[in-house]
Formats: sequence, C-alpha cells, structure tokens
Amino acid sequence: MSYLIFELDKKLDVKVLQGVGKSTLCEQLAEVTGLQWIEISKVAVENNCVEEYDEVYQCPVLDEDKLLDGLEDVMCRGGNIIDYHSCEFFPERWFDVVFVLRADNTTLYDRLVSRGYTGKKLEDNLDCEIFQTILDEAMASYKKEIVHELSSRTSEELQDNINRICFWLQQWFEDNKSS
Ligand SMILES: Nc1ncnc2c1ncn2[C@@H]1O[C@H](COP(=O)(O)OP(=O)(O)O)[C@@H](O)[C@H]1O
Repeated sequence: MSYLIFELDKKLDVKVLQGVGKSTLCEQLAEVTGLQWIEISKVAVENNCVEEYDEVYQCPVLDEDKLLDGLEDVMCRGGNIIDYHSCEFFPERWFDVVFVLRADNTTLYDRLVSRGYTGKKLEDNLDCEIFQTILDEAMASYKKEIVHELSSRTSEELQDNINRICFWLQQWFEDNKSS
C-alpha cells in the first residue's frame, strides 16, 4: 500500500509506502508532469534529519520536526511529489489530494522478498496491507473526500494510474484557473 498525495495550492505536491510501487509511479509522474519528486528518506539523510537507526525495521528514524521545518518553504511554493511510507506527521494543509496505492498480498510479498525484506519488517509491511493500516491512517489524517485508492499490481495499472492522475490534475487546474 502506498500514498500519493498532491498539494495543489495553485501549485502541486505529492506524497506516497513500501513496495507498492510509489517510487516507480512518482518517477514517471514527475517526468510526465514536471512536478518535483521528493523522496523523504533521501532528503532526510541529506539534511541530517535522522535521529537513529531502527535495527528491527532496518530503517532510519527521522527527526520529524526538523524535516518538516526544512520542507516548509518548498511545500509552500508547491509543485512537488512527496514520497514516504507514513503520512500522519505531515501538516494537513500541505495537500489537496491523497492517492493510496494498493497491491494484493502475493504481489506485495514477491516484491518485498525480492528486495531482501525478511522477518518482522516483511511481516509488518504485509500486515499493513492486510489490515488497510495506511488507508485508515490517510483517512484519519486528511479529509476523506481527498483520499483515493489506486490499484498498483501491473504495468497496465501503473499506466492507468498515471493517466488518471494526469486527468485529475487537468481538472484541478481547470477548476482553479481563476483563483
Ligand atoms: N504497477 C506495477 N506493476 C508491476 N510492477 C511494479 C509496479 N509498481 C512497481 N513495481 C515493481 O515493484 C517493485 C517495488 O516498486 P517501488 O516503486 O520501488 O515501490 P515503493 O517505492 O512503494 O517501495 C519494483 O521492482 C517495481 O519495478
């Protein structure tokens, strides 16, 4: 499961979880739309926003306040695609639409195993999908009407998602032309 969140405050921004295809989608979307793809994990490391390393999940633990402070100006300008595996700590005002990517468990299992995930990290990522944790988190963090689910299992669905998001963007610009 994954998020894709656009902040469309006259400009745009996107945010997206693990193995569902968010990087793949964000990269292609950035190419097509000209939006700036921001990988939070990379930005955090580059800007010293990592507090410690979680040995169980084998991932960095972020200094969220510092990270958010550093992103504030960029997000206010808009035009970004934000890519990360959690969404509740981002300010609600940053985003105008949220896309939650979904993949069935077999697909997700194969992707995560081929990426080298094992043990608790693998189990918890799969549980997230089974229990719809990310969708619930998105629904709880943002207005329900701006949260959308997209299936992300095949290359056809990837293309379809890009088309749907581009169409959605066009509509957004039409609706907000005069403001
Ligand atoms: N829609 C899709 N159809 C088929 N394979 C996909 C799709 N999206 C991503 N993948 C593949 O799944 C793997 C994980 O994708 P990635 O974009 O890195 O996920 P994430 O960024 O969510 O962790 C990669 O090998 C990628 O090529």
